[in-house]
Amino acid sequence: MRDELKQRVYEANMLLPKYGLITFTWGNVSEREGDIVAIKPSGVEYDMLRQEDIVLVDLEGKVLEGALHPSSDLDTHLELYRNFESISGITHTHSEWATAWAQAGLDIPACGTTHADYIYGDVPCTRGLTSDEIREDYELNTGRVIVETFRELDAAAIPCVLVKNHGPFTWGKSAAESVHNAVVLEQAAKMAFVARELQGSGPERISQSLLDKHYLRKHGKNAYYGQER
Ligand SMILES: O=C(CO)[C@@H](O)[C@H](O)COP(=O)(O)O
Repeated sequence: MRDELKQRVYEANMLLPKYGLITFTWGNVSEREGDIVAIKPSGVEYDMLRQEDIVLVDLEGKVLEGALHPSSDLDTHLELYRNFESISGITHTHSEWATAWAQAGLDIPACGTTHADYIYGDVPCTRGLTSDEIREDYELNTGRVIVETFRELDAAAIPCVLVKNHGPFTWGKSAAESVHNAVVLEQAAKMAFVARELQGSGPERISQSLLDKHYLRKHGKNAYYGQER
């Protein structure tokens, strides 16, 4: 079990350079199986990464297996696993377009069916962390701010978030699905930015009926209980 978990997480991490989502060692992918989380080690270049380097920890962050330190974002991943029951995989990157929206502190509007096929509404951007939160525990409080942002949102229907002044986190039912959602988010971020440049504002959101049609066709449930958008 543990070797298969490490293999899935290794293979998912190696998709990040394949899809052009990372530079140098930026970003990381994890997967939860029961009370064990496998995550990329900290500071390892992807072309140097080996399956045996993947670190196993418990839900409190205690290292169970691995010679290297786990990702510096581990506490963010763990806070999301503890609070979002529907997820088993998390990806964090500094992908350019999504990170630019995060640096601007702006939600990415649902303005196209590509977005709507995977994300049932705008991609929210969190508030900025306070100085105390940064000093106290930046990574844990990053997770807490994401959970706070999703108090009225369904993490199963919106599998991504922008952390203000930092970058995107995406998630899913597996490490591989969280990477898929990171690729979708990056494309949606780029297309929304270009659409806004073309329109000179907005961009205009798609209608709720088109959002429903596309998202529900793929996911078969009305998972988002927000207001008319
Ligand atoms: O967001 C950050 C740093 O700002 C991290 O995601 C690094 O980009 C990767 O850290 P490790 O996973 O290598 O510790």
